[in-house]
Amino acid sequence: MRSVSIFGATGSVGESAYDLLIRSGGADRWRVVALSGGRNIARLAEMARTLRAEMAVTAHPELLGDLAEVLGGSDVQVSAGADAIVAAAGMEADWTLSAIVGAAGLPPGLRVLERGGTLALANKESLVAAGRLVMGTAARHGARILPVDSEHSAIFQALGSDDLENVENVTITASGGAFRDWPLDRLEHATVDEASTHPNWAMGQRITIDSASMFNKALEIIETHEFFGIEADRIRVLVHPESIVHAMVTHCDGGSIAHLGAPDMRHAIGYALNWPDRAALPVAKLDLAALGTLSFRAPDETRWPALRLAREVMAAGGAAGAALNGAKEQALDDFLAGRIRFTDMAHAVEAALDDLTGVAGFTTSPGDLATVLDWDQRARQSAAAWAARHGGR
Ligand SMILES: NC(=O)C1=CN([C@@H]2O[C@H](COP(=O)(O)OP(=O)(O)OC[C@H]3O[C@@H](n4cnc5c(N)ncnc54)[C@H](OP(=O)(O)O)[C@@H]3O)[C@@H](O)[C@H]2O)C=CC1
Ligand SMILES: CC(=O)[C@@H](O)[C@H](O)COP(=O)(O)O
Ligand SMILES: [Mn+2]
Repeated sequence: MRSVSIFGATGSVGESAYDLLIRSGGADRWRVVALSGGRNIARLAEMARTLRAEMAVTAHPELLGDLAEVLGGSDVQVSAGADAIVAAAGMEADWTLSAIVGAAGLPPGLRVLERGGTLALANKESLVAAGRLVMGTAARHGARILPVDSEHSAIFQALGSDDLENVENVTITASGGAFRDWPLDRLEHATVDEASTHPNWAMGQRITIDSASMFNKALEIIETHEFFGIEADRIRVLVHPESIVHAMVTHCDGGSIAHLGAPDMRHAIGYALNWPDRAALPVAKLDLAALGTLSFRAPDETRWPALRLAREVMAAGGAAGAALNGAKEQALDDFLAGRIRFTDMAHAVEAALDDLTGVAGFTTSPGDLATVLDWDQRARQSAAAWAARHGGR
C-alpha cells in the first residue's frame, strides 16, 4: 500500500488531492500518514476520519482542543503548531503533497526533502524564497520534487526526457486574471471581492488575487528558473485568456511542445501522484472543436509591474526571492485588510526590494532556513512600513 501525506489538506489544492484519493479507493487503497490544516478543524477532522489518517495537525495551537474533541473516539493522533507540522512532515510517507499557502509551506517541505522523500510541490513560495536551498537539499538527500503548479507540471510533461541543452526557451501562460481587460485607470479602485474572482480556475483567495496582480506569474517565472535551472532570458510569459495551454517548450530545431488541458488542478496533482505512470483521472477531456479558438497576447508590464519585478529579482539573485515573496505576502495582507489599494501592492514590494538591496548579505543565496526566514521577515517589515506611510490615500 502506498503511503501519502498532505500538508494544506483543507485548501483548494488539498481538496483536489483528497478527491483523487477518495475516488481511487480511499483508505482501502492508500495509507494516509499525515494531514495538516489551519483553521478549518471540522473539515480536517472529517478528512482524517474518512481516510483513517495516522495524524491530523492544525497550524494553530489554540485549536488543538477542538481538533482532539472532533476526532475523539477515532485512532487519529492530533497535534498542533508549526513545529508539529514539521514533525509530521518527518514521518515516513512515499508521497507528500506540499499545499500550504505561503512561506509557511517551506519548513515542512524541507523536512520531507531532508528525509529523502518524494515531494509533490504546489507551494511555489518554497522555490521563490529558497530555490537554491530547496533544490540543494533535495540533491543532497536523494529526494525527488515533482512539480504540481499547473505550468510547471506542464513543462515537466512537455520536456519528458529531453535534454535542456536542446531547449531554446519555455513559455508559461497567464490567464490575465480578474482585471485582464479593465481600463488601467480603474485598477487602483479594484476591491478585494473583484480581485478574488478568477476567470478560469477555482483556487484559494490569495493565489486568485495574485493572479489578478500577476504576482502569481512573477512567482512562477522564478519557480521555473529555480526548478528547471533555465536562465531567466529563456523564460517567457504569454497571456492566454482561456487557460487551456499551460506551458510550451520550444526546442533549438524550431519545434514547440505544448501541454493542454482543462483548468482543473486534479490533472497536475494526479500526474504527480501516479508518476512515472499515468492513470485515468476525473478531469474533463478537451473538445477543441467546441472551444474553436485559443488566443494569445504579449503581457503588458505597465498593467502588471510584478513581471518586471520578477526579472529584477532573478538578476539580483541572493536573498531577493525571499524578499520578493515576503514583501508580496505582506502587501497582500495589507490589501486584504483595506490598508492599501490593489495597485499599491507592487509599489510596496518594489519599495521593500529597494530597501534591502545593498544591505549586507543580500547578494548571498540563503544557505539555511533561518536565513531565508530572516530575509522574509525584513521584507515584510519593509512592505508594512511602506503601507503605513502610503496607505489610506
Ligand atoms: N489553488 C490552486 O489551484 C493552486 C495553488 N497553488 C499553490 O498551492 C498552495 C496552496 O494554494 P491553495 O490551495 O489555493 O490555498 P488555500 O488558501 O485554499 O489553502 C491553504 C491551505 O494551507 C493552510 N494554511 C493556511 N495558512 C497556514 C499556515 N500559516 N500554516 C499551515 N497551514 C496553513 C490552510 O488551512 P485552513 O484553510 O484550514 O485554514 C489550507 O489547508 C499555494 O502555495 C498556491 O500558490 C499552485 C497552483 C494552483
Ligand atoms: C492553476 C495554477 O497553476 C495557477 O497558478 C494558475 O496558473 C493561475 O492562473 P493565472 O494564469 O491567472 O495566474
Ligand atoms: Mn500556476
